[in-house]
Amino acid sequence: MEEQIIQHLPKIELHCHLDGSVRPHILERLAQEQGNPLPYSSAELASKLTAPEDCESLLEYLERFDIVLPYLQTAEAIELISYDLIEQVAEENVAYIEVRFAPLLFAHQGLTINQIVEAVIAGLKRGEEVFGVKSNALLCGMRHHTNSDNKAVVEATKNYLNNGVVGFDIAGDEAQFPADLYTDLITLAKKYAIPLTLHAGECGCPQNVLTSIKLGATRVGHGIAIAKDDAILAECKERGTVIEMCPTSNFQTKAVTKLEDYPFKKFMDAGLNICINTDNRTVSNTTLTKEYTKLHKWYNIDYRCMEQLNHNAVNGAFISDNEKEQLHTLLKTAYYDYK
Ligand SMILES: O=c1[nH]cnc2c1ncn2[C@H]1C[C@H](O)[C@@H](CO)O1
Ligand SMILES: [Zn+2]
Repeated sequence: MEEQIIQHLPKIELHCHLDGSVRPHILERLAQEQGNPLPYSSAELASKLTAPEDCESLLEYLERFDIVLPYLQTAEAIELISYDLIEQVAEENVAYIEVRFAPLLFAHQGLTINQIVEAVIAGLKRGEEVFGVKSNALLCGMRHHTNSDNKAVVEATKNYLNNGVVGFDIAGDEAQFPADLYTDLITLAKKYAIPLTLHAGECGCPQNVLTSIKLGATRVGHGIAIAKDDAILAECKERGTVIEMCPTSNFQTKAVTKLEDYPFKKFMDAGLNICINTDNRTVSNTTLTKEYTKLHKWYNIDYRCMEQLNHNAVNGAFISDNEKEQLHTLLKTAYYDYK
């Protein structure tokens, strides 16, 4: 199996953070345009933006975002990184991507949530026009933000729903802030019929997954911890919950430490609807091609399995049945020759 073929085959991505996917040369361009020099040389920058091999926890992983966020406080910068993300994914034939970001992390210099959301949508649209990649945005509340700030993000999701934004997520440090703190917030999102994908089960706690799906999440970011709770795993299977796995990130954040503990096979064999994602292309120094190549090396997965993982992603995507049908057909046609 060749990496080149994996790169060429169409892929779907549901879990990719915009601010974790800013390429070093784009950040350098922003620093220069904004007259705010980076504290690192070009040679150092890529490694500073990437979570270290010996990263100890999700919290340490999240510190990488501190470097980039000061440069993402203008509409121009936000439009540019959104466009550039589409350019990146076009290079590996991603056919559809849901791009997530926390608007309030881009609001430190006075941009409103609406200006931020519109800048992302404009960049994604320009990307679609140039590269033909379809996309939608997901808005993230942050665990360490106040309830009223996070409510404002839910309101924005409602206002832009099906106009470039298709769902809501909660990101940040799950170890310190468990899912049940957000019951009211998630209930509000449900009241507005907002599709939910929530980070849960990344920090060893399967209960956060159960809380999230009971509150109405149809997708879960990472979900690794359900490997150690058969009842919650069975509940996810019963409900058809889509589990957005992010292999490289899962090792960096110490969601798992040993390959034999990584639950990819367990989840596949249990019949869970898993899909494969990058999480953060720059912070995890990865692409979807690299993630699938890793899975092939670790588990010897074949193209048929890769196709299935992509169909699972389509099934979980927050798009219409008609759009899903088109993506399923695209996958079937493209993978046909590789079975
Ligand atoms: O894997 C993750 N878990 C929890 N939070 C995350 C992860 N990757 C990125 N984030 C946070 C940091 C970003 O600033 C924020 C919004 O994209 O989401
Ligand atoms: Zn994530």
